[in-house]
Amino acid sequence: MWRRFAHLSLSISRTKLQSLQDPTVLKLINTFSSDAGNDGVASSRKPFITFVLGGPGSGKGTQCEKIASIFGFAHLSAGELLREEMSSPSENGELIRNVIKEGKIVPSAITISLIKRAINSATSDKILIDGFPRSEENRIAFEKIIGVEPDLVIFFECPEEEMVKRILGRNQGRIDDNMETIRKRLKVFEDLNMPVVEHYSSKGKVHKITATGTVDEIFERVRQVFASLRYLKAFLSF
Ligand SMILES: Nc1ncnc2c1ncn2[C@@H]1O[C@H](COP(=O)(O)OP(=O)(O)O)[C@@H](O)[C@H]1O
Ligand SMILES: Nc1ccn([C@@H]2O[C@H](COP(=O)(O)OP(=O)(O)O)[C@@H](O)[C@H]2O)c(=O)n1
Ligand SMILES: [Mg+2]
Repeated sequence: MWRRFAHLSLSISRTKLQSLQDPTVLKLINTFSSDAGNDGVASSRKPFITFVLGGPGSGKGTQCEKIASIFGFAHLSAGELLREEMSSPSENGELIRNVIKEGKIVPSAITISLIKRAINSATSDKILIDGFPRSEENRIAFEKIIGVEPDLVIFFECPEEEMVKRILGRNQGRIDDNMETIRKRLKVFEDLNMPVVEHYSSKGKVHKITATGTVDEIFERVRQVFASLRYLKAFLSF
């Protein structure tokens, strides 16, 4: 029934949606419209980029895994990429270890080169970048080097005491999951991460998600954001 309605209205929809001038809608059209024709080659499309932000322990990684499995996104975690680099025989290993231990931000050039490589080898053109950008310097460098802005920003809002409780229970053997480093990370979050959230909020790109409750309750809030995008995709691909 709905498909029939959508079918009838779709001859007009692409131009109408374009006329909305909504950057997310326009990007969805560009990313997904080749489903209905054009070259149809995934690698020639520009990826649809979602930044996933929130304080340490707010649940970014947990929710990204669910988004990736349900909505077919590639999940790139900046922190994971840095930890892998730190544990490999890389020339930057020692520097990364010291910065992470101090809860500070690794120089953008290093993080962005890892992200760029991961984007290039991702098997989906829908990308979640978890835990990046974490400072205005990160953000500006990404936009300059990669040459794009995110299409969407998800921000997990969580009280500090809940974040601390979750990190202390994480048990992944991380060098930064101790009370001394957590305090520093929370300060960096307020001082350096939040200006990035504010920047993208002023551009209307941020979906703020209340990150308290069970994993499933939070995912239900997240699901609604991505379901509306998927709905648009389906709408555009008729
Ligand atoms: N809603 C939740 N309630 C309780 N614990 C959670 C919830 N979401 C995630 N966790 C747990 O909290 C810890 C931090 O979550 P994680 O996804 O790693 O957060 P982040 O990537 O933002 O640091 C993990 O041990 C995770 O299993
Ligand atoms: N963009 C980024 C992301 C992480 N990092 C470093 O990596 C650490 C761990 O990041 P993470 O995203 O895995 O941490 P969580 O927020 O998931 O707990 C941060 O505290 C920073 O020291 C960084 O320097 N720059
Ligand atoms: Mg994480």
